[in-house]
This record gives sequence, structure tokens and C-alpha cells, in this order.
Amino acid sequence: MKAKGIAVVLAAGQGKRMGGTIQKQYMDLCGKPVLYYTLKAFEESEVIDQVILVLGKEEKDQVRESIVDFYGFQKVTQITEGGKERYDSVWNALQIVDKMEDKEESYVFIHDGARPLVDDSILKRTYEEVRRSGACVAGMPVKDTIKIVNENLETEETPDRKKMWMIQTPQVFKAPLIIEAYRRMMAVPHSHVTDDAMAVEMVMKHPVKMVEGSYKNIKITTPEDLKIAKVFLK
Ligand SMILES: Nc1ccn([C@@H]2O[C@H](COP(=O)(O)OP(=O)(O)OP(=O)(O)O)[C@@H](O)[C@H]2O)c(=O)n1
Ligand SMILES: C[C@](O)(CO)[C@H](O)COP(=O)(O)O
Repeated sequence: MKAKGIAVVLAAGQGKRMGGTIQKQYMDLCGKPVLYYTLKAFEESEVIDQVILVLGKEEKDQVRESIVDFYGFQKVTQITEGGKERYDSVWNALQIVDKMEDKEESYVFIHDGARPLVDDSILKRTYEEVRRSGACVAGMPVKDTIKIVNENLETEETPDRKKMWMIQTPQVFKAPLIIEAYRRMMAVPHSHVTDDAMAVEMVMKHPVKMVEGSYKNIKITTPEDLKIAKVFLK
């Protein structure tokens, strides 16, 4: 039997590093908003049954009309408000999943709305892995040498590159595992948490498997990322 796939698509950020007057998830990418491509990937994937879309309070009505309804994204069954930080937005969505009757048999795909180039092969690979191990993230090996620096920007350490992966989304978990991880994490100091796997590693001590993502699955963060995404889309 196919287990249920619930996507949590995060689009409630302010895009401070991008700058500009509109948030990056609504910026134009080859004629359509960035968020269109992200939602399309989930809409078309056979491993996804429904999408919870997390939006800023001010944008909810307009985005429902101009993106969700306009492009006919039928898997978007719920739109909820985000919080101050990414983890607040995730937690808001997970509380919706927590109320679902079939949560025990469900998998949650947490994905940045600002990663429009996610593709179905990544969704399928993460789905296969989460069914085996209960927790996985998409990622790719780093290509550069990485250095740890001190507060004076002096290099201190060069970690072994063979062990270093750049982490992407989706990050996919058995629903009860990620709900409990977030419930516990939100109850203790957690301002350093930048991805969902950290919650599972830290408070549940549950291993998280690495799954091959794609070098194209970039996060639109700064202006040059939009230019790169345009090239990948053509
Ligand atoms: N409070 C927040 C913060 C982020 N996000 C979403 O999480 C994803 C990854 O976050 P990031 O790239 O950091 O987006 P922003 O927070 O918008 O960017 P910045 O940190 O530059 O302000 C984005 O799709 C963003 O919309 C969210 O839903 N709620
Ligand atoms: C979750 C993430 O996309 C993995 O790379 C990343 O950590 C999000 O961080 P951000 O600071 O919110 O961009």
C-alpha cells in the first residue's frame, strides 16, 4: 500500500538576503513566480498526496488567488500562516499534520518554497529512503574546500571534504517522528537550528540518511541565484 505523502512548502520568509521590494518566492523566473515551479513539482509527483502551503499573513489571500487557484494546484489543501523564523513556520504546518487521522502512516516532505528546481527524481529517491529509514534529507557532496574560521576571519580548521555535504530540501520524515522532534525542540532554546534534520538528530537521536539531491536544486537566496535558476530552466 502506498503511504501518504504530505508536502510542507515554506514560503513565509522575507528574503532579506535577496533584497528588493517583493519577496524572492514571488519574483519572476522565466515568466512565472518562483513559487509556481516549486508547487508544480509537488503537484505532478505521484509520491505527494497533499500540500500544506505556508505563507506570510499579508500574502495569503493574494497568493491563493494568483498562484494556487490561477495555476490550478489542486493538491494544495491547506494554507497556513508562517512564523518569525523558518522553524516557526515548519512547526505551524506540523501542528496541522498532527491533527490528521492518518498521520501514523504519513510521510512529511518539508521543502523550501525558494527551491523551485526540485525534481521528481529527488522526490522519488527521498520517498524510497524515508520508507526504509524514517528520516532523510536531500544533499550533494561539496565541491569546494571548506574552512572553519575564527572571529578574526583567520582559518582554523579544514574538515575532511569527503565527509561534507551541502544540505538541500526536501527533508523527509515519518510524520510522528518529525512532529515529536519539533515538539521537543520548540520547548528548549533552538535559535541555531537551520534545518529540520537538526531537530531529529538533536532531540530524537534518530539517524537521518543522506539521499542524492541535485546540483540544480539550488535555494534562491541572493540575486545571482535567480540568474542561475533561469539558465537551468532553459
Ligand atoms: N519565517 C520563515 C522564514 C523562511 N521561510 C521559508 O523558508 C525557506 C528557506 O528560507 P530562506 O532561504 O532563509 O528564506 P528567507 O527567510 O526568506 O530569506 P532571508 O533569510 O534572506 O531573509 C524559504 O522558502 C522561506 O520562504 C518561512 O517559510 N518562514
Ligand atoms: C533547510 C536548508 O535549505 C538546507 O540547506 C537551509 O538550511 C535553510 O536555511 P535558511 O537560512 O533558512 O536559508
